[in-house]
Amino acid sequence: MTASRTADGPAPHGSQTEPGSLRAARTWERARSIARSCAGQPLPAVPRTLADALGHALAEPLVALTDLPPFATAAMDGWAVSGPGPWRLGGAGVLAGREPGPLGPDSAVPLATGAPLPAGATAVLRHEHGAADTERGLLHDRSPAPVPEGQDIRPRGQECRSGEPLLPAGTTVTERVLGLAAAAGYDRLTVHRRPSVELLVLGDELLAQGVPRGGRVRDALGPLLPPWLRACGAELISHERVADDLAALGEAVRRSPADVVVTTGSTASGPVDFLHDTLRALDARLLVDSVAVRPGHPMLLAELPATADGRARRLVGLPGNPLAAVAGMVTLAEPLLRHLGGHCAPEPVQLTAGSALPGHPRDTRLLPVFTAGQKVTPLPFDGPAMLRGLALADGLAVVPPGGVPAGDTVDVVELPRR
Ligand SMILES: Nc1nc2c(c(=O)[nH]1)N[C@H]1C(S)=C(S)[C@@H](COP(=O)(O)OP(=O)(O)OC[C@H]3O[C@@H](n4cnc5c(N)ncnc54)[C@H](O)[C@@H]3O)O[C@H]1N2
Ligand code: MOO
Repeated sequence: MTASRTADGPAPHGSQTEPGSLRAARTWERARSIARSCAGQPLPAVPRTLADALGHALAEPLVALTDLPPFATAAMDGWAVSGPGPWRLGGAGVLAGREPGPLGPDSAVPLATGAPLPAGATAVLRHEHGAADTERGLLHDRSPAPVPEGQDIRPRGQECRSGEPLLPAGTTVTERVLGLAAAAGYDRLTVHRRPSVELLVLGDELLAQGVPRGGRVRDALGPLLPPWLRACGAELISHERVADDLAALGEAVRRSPADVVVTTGSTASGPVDFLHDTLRALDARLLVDSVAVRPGHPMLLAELPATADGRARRLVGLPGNPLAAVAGMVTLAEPLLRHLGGHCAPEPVQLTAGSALPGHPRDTRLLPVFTAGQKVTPLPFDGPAMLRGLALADGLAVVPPGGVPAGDTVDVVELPRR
């Protein structure tokens, strides 16, 4: 069935109409580009503590608030020495976190890795390379070669200078970014608000536990999608099962406060596929109503009426077949969510087909592949209702109509990793 309003009328170049359907399919590339551009500007910038910033995108470049290291430090446990040696041994050692006094000429003082270097020190003699003569109060150099000036000293500003840009805006805040931000002096980061997402899983045939029975199957998307949505930078505010019922679906979508409602199932034209009817009843605007991609062609993207306070809302309809739903994730949900959250969008990487990659005669095909070096190999069990190939895959090859011969390059969308 068709929904009442589409964003722009006739089928665009390169698209086709499904047999038995009046929908104008978008090309895969065009569908991704609409998903990105319909987001408009990323969500507003907000301050967050480091712990709360994880998974957001930086709204401003990360600029060093200090030199790193902030002062010259010892790179090894041993002695700070002044001159070529032997040295007069000083008394109290320098620990990391302490401010040392100056070191006189031809003197040495014990110090720990990370300790600030005393003024006047010319090098660090490693513990294993020094012989302390405590009776005479002398330190001798037993290094394999004479210790050059600057040996095992980390100079101030070796990694960066205060004010130097370290990471661009749009960088996803990972645990590694948190470490760098803390080292560079940050207590809070300015990040984009994360898009809120409500996940509505449709299908009365779905079981929440146990083995399939009585004509019913397990809900595979309920466990699969939430971590994936979070990996796209979303804040999952609700995850619900909704009955195959027009009124129930309409009510769930209408009252959702989420920036993006993600539904699974009900995109096609079965007796209880109510998504298009629901969108029509809500006067939603269809931006993408099926895509020339296999699996997943009934996927859709719609603009819902805004919230009472004027916030835009979108809906991504993922098909029910699990691999088709994954295709909808990478085609529509991921570009939309990443753009709303202000994340730099990862583009497909170009790799080489290790063997022939079978294609669809007219549509793009998303094929689960395994990567070894620069080569990708297709995985078996790649049907729309199957997850066995996907579970082993590290990417989805974007196979153009007709397929890709062995040895040719192919775009690959990388899958989230743990
Ligand atoms: N006459 C036509 N029929 C269908 C077409 C078509 O063009 N014409 N397209 C087919 C394609 S392609 C797909 S994909 C599906 C999409 O169907 P829906 O989005 O309406 O999804 P459902 O009918 O609800 O379910 C389809 C299939 O997937 C199973 N399913 C649903 N949700 C889950 C879940 N969370 N976990 C595991 N499995 C799930 C469901 O039981 C069905 O087997 O339509 C085709 N039909
Ligand atoms: O989108 Mo469907 O059968 O291609 O899964």
